[in-house]
Amino acid sequence: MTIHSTQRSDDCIVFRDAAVTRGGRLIWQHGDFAIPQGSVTAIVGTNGTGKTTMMMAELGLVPLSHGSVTVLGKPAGAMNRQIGYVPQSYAADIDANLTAEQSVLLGLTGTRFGIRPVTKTQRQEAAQAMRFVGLEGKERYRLSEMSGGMRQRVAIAQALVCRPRLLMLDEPLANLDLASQHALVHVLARLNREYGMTIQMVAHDLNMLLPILTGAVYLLDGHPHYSAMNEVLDSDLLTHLYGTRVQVVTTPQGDMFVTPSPDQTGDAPVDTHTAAEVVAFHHHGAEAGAGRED
Ligand SMILES: Nc1ncnc2c1ncn2[C@@H]1O[C@H](COP(=O)(O)OP(=O)(O)OP(=O)(O)O)[C@@H](O)[C@H]1O
Repeated sequence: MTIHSTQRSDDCIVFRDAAVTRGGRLIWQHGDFAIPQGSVTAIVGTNGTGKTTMMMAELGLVPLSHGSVTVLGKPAGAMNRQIGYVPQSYAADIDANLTAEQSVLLGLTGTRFGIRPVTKTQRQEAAQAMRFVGLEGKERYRLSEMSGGMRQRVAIAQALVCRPRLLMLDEPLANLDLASQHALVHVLARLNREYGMTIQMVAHDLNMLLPILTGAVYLLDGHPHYSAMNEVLDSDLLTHLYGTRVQVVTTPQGDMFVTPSPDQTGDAPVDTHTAAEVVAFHHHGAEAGAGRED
């Protein structure tokens, strides 16, 4: 007897033969996978393959043309109050005159034009979220006075303030310097480890995230696939995925990273970091306890 695949209680995001069409064009189809609760996954794929569209579909903001997407046990969109979302263009879209605290409070009040006064409890929750991302004492800074890395932390604190079970981030490492990337990965590692938060992010650069990733959704040939990390870290798969020859290198410490093949270094780089930077990061990440082993 055939038993149709059912959702397990420890699944967070479940795609069943899902497809999306935008502007009359099929973006991807046959999405059929389940991402477990407590996982840290990257959505990877070349430009325009539909990574942001996938998050939009999970939030119920883009309709499916086929199949279903279930998030936290309910149809996409129904559980959005338990999802923290950090969009790619957060810094560009938000009013730069807002203070960091006002921005974070938006995660609770929804709109800065709302007439509801902010309660003491809400301020305390905002303070706690800001402390978690290392913005203590910066409450009154205006976004216009903050660096890109600090604004990114404000965006994450805003997403965290409603205590989500699932945190979704669209290219959180883009435009951050190495130290800011490292700090952000550390925050994500703590959220996952200390609160069991499921995390999903769109990412072009896998290397900084490798210490915390448990799996990846990769958009390839018009289909989204999900695999555990050890299966994703395959040179042939990644070469196909990135459209340029890459190799997976293992350091003497056992850390892995993805790099262009030596004979392809003239191609568009897969990663903007040098191998030395990545190795140093991984070493440091392991010392900081950001790895998955513990
Ligand atoms: N509102 C829209 N209406 C119609 N088509 C759209 C819309 N938004 C995006 N698209 C198209 O959907 C496709 C996937 O876009 P999406 O932004 O999801 O890709 P992506 O993988 O996130 O890209 P990138 O890596 O460049 O951020 C693209 O071809 C894009 O042109």
